[in-house]
Amino acid sequence: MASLLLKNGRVVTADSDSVCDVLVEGETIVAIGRNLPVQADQTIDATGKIIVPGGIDPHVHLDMPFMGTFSSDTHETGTRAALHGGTTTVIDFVLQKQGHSLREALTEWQGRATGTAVGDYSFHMAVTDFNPNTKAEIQDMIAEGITSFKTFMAYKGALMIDDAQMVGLMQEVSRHGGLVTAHATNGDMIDTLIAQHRAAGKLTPLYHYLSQPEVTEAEASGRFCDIANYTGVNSYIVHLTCEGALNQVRRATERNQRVFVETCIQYLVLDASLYEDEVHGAKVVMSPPLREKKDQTTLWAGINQGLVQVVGTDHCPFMWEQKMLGKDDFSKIPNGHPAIEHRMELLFSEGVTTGKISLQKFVEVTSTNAAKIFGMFPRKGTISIGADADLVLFNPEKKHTISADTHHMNCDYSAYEGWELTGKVDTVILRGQVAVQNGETKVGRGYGQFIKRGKTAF
Ligand SMILES: NC(=O)NCCC(=O)O
Ligand SMILES: [Zn+2]
Ligand SMILES: [Zn+2]
Repeated sequence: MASLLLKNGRVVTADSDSVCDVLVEGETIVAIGRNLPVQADQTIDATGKIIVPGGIDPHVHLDMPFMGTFSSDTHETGTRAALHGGTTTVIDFVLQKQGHSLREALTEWQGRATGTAVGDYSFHMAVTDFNPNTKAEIQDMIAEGITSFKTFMAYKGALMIDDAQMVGLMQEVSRHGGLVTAHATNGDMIDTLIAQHRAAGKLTPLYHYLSQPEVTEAEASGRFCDIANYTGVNSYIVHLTCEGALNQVRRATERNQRVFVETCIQYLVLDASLYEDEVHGAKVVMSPPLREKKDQTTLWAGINQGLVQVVGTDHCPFMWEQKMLGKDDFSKIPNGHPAIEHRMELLFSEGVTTGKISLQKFVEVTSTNAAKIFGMFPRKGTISIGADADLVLFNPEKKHTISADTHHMNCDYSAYEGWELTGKVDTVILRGQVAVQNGETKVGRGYGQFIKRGKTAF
C-alpha cells in the first residue's frame, strides 16, 4: 500500500490547531504527530502551509436539466473544478420528474456520474411529487445511502411541492431518521410578482430580484420550520440569504428546535447592486437573488452565532449563451452561477484574512459540519486516524486573481472576474492520492467515488 507523509504543516480541524505531520497509507490517515519517525513512499514538505480537511460542498447542480437547458458542468468537469478549489466531496441533486419514481431519477443521475466524476460525490434526492408510490421509496433511498430529501417550495409546475406533500414527506422521512431540506421561498407569491412585472414590461434582471423580496423567503422559511417542528423531522434550509429568513430560524431555536442552515458564498460576498447592470446582471440571476449589505452582515454574524452551519455554493453554471435565453425577459434567464471552484478561497480571503471568521470556523462551515449533518463524519470532514485522507494544503499568503480564462469550471464567465484573493489552494489529496498539485490535475475521470451516507450525527 502506498504511503504519503505530509511534514510540518499547520493542521487545523474544527477542534484542534497544531504544527505536525500526517501519515497516510493507501486511502486512509494512519498517524498524526510531531516529527513522526517514519519514512514514506512520498513526502510533501508542508512547512508554512495550513492543512485542512478536504472541503465538502453539499449544494451543487451538475449536468442538471433546468429551465429548458442543462447546467454546463458535468460530473467530470464540476468535480475536477471543485478539487482545484480544495473541495474533495460534493453532494449533487437528483431531481425526481413529476409523475415518475425516485428510482428512475436515481438511475439517470447514476448514469451521468458513475465512472465520470473526478472527485468524490453523493446525492440528495429532490422529491418533486410526493405520493403513495414515492412514500414507499423513501426507505429504499436511505438504504442506498441517500439520506437527505430536498424539497422546493418554489418553481411551481416543475419542482415545487405543496404543504400537504411537505407534511407527508416529512412524516415519512422522520420515521426513517432522514433529513428534509428546502429551497424555502414562497413560489406562488414569486410567480405572482413575476407575472405583474412582465405584464408591466419590466423585463430586465433587476426584476428578477424585485420578484423575490425578502418576505418571500422569510415566510417560507418560517413555514418550513413550523412544519418540521410539528413532524419532528431533521431539517435543513438550503441557500438562506437574508435577515428575515434567519430570524425565522432564530425564532425556531427559541422553542428549542434545531434547524440546520446553509448559506452560499455568493450571499456573503456579492450584493443586489449587481442587478442594476441590464446585461451583465444576468450572470448573477439565481434564486433566491443576491440581497443587501445588511443581509451579509446578518449572515456573517449567523455563522459566528452557530445559526448558520454550512457555506455551500449552489453551483449551477450556465454559459453566457444560455443566460442569453433570457435577454429580453428576466424570467427566462436560467437561474444559477458558477462557484464550485472558488468557495474555499473566497471564504478564506473574505472571511478569515479579514477577521470575520476564525480559521476553525472556516473548517467547520466548509467541511466538518456538512460531514456531520449529511452523515459522512468522521470518514469525511476531519483529519483523524481512520478518516479518508482528504487533505488540502493551503498557502495562506499567496495572492491570486480569479478569471474565467484560468478557472476549471465549464463556464465562459466568472461572477468574480478580476477579484484578487489572499490564500490559495496549493495541493489537494483525495483518499490518499495527490489530486491537484501546482495547478495540475493528477487524478483522472472516474477517480471520484459515490459516498454512501448515513444519518445526521451533529
Ligand atoms: N439557485 C439557483 O438559482 N439555481 C439552481 C436551482 C436552485 O437551487 O434553486
Ligand atoms: Zn434552490
Ligand atoms: Zn440549488
